[in-house]
Amino acid sequence: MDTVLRAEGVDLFYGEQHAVRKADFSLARGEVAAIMGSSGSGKSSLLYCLAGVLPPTNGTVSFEGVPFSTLPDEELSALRRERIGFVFQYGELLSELTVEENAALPLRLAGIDKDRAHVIAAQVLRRLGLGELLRRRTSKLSGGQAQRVAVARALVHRPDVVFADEPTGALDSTNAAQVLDEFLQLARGQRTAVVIVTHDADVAARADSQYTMSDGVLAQRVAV
Ligand SMILES: Nc1ncnc2c1ncn2[C@@H]1O[C@H](COP(=O)(O)OP(=O)(O)OP(=O)(O)O)[C@@H](O)[C@H]1O
Repeated sequence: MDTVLRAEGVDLFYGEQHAVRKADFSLARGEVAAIMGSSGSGKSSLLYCLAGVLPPTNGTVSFEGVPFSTLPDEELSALRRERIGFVFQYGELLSELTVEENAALPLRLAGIDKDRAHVIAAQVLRRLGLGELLRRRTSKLSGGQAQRVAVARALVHRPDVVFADEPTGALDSTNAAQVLDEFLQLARGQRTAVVIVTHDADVAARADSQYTMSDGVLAQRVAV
């Protein structure tokens, strides 16, 4: 199996608070993994460790076999920027920029010139049904449209892994199901692995592997 991300014995403390307890996790290229668990169980904290945003207190997270902890800050930032994507519950778009400019950001940050970046972004946005809205400011979008832009931005640079923290949690159930379908279809089409945190069992059912988190302890759910 072609493992892209592996966590071994990951602990995360915030002061006295033991948010993640000895988590082991591995993700194959193109795999979709869902993590469920109640509020406060440590899902977001684990995601931050897996994404190299927070260094674990103990244990190791490796990307293609290289521990994040061995990378100098600049290399770690470049890896996060170029090989990883993020989708959050509220999209977290830049409201002063247009749809196209938001979606093109990862490409611009990777040094691709503006015209080319916008051509690629527009292709992805069209696949998400946003072809008519390329020049619209994101502050003028509906929730579902904004979340599609966030999906486009997370996938446009064809990252190896996308982390999604309740990516459709702010949408009504019809919109959520649609955006999630489009997101997973696009990710699977380009073999981007996805780690998705969700409260929704229907969402988790669409993943290749399912985990639960309870009081900081991660456990894989085995299909019966
Ligand atoms: N920056 C922080 N400082 C101190 N404690 C924190 C911090 N962030 C989270 N916690 C605590 O760590 C625990 C895990 O929080 P985390 O946000 O990872 O849970 P979660 O499962 O993602 O919750 P939710 O589903 O509500 O987003 C909680 O008890 C939370 O209060």
